[in-house]
Amino acid sequence: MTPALLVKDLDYSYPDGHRALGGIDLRVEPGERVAVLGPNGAGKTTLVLHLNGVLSGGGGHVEVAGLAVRRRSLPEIRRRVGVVFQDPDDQLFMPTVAEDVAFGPRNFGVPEAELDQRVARALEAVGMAAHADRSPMHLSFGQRRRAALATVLACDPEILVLDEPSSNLEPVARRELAELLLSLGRTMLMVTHDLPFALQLCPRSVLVDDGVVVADGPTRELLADAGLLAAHRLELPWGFRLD
Ligand SMILES: Nc1ncnc2c1ncn2[C@@H]1O[C@H](COP(=O)(O)OP(=O)(O)OP(=O)(O)O)[C@@H](O)[C@H]1O
Repeated sequence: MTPALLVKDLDYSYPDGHRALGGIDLRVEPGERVAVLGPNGAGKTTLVLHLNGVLSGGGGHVEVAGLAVRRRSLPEIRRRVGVVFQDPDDQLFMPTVAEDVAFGPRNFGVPEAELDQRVARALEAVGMAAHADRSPMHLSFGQRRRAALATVLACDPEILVLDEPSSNLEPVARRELAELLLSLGRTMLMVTHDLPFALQLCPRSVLVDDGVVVADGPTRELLADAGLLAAHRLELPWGFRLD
């Protein structure tokens, strides 16, 4: 079966010479939901930015749905993989939320007659329908995160990549987000520091530290390994029980 995501020996140093990835290997099958765990500075965001070609030029190989991530394949890659960035302000730049959500599907050629419905559905899904005509600049951070997710959902990508989707969300919004993501039935790769969220959503986790994969397996098994968590500065919330 063609993997949804294939990363082979990915190596990347930023222009200042800092080596962020030192040979990452990762294979995600269609339909899998995989969490990427790891301490601050481990290289998780750097990895994510390679999956839709925002970063490139290092060593190794990245494929999305069998298609190598290269400059000429980027339009097709970005149609297939939707990335929700850590900072929603990287994703919101139009005068209103609705225009931001319409931007992606319009670019991908969705007919105007279908656009309003797509936008409404995406905003409804993230609980932001009431804010459609507001300026993204006037939204709270948690609202901007939800609007940014709507911009990606509206494009209906077959693979979703989310960088810390649950951060800064109130508990109800976090639960609703978990329910929404589970209901989508998409292949998902999710960077998160929220270990209970990873456990709830992702049967499999990959632990990245210092630019390499140090563990890969069932989320429950990784989280039950106290020594592994401690060695990589990960910690379950106080009082959280795995059973
Ligand atoms: N633009 C940049 N220029 C130079 N170094 C960078 C740049 N962006 C990130 N880095 C470095 O690359 C390494 C990996 O960063 P990255 O953002 O991928 O980590 P992360 O695992 O996503 O961390 P966090 O959990 O804090 O978001 C870090 O040491 C970071 O300091």
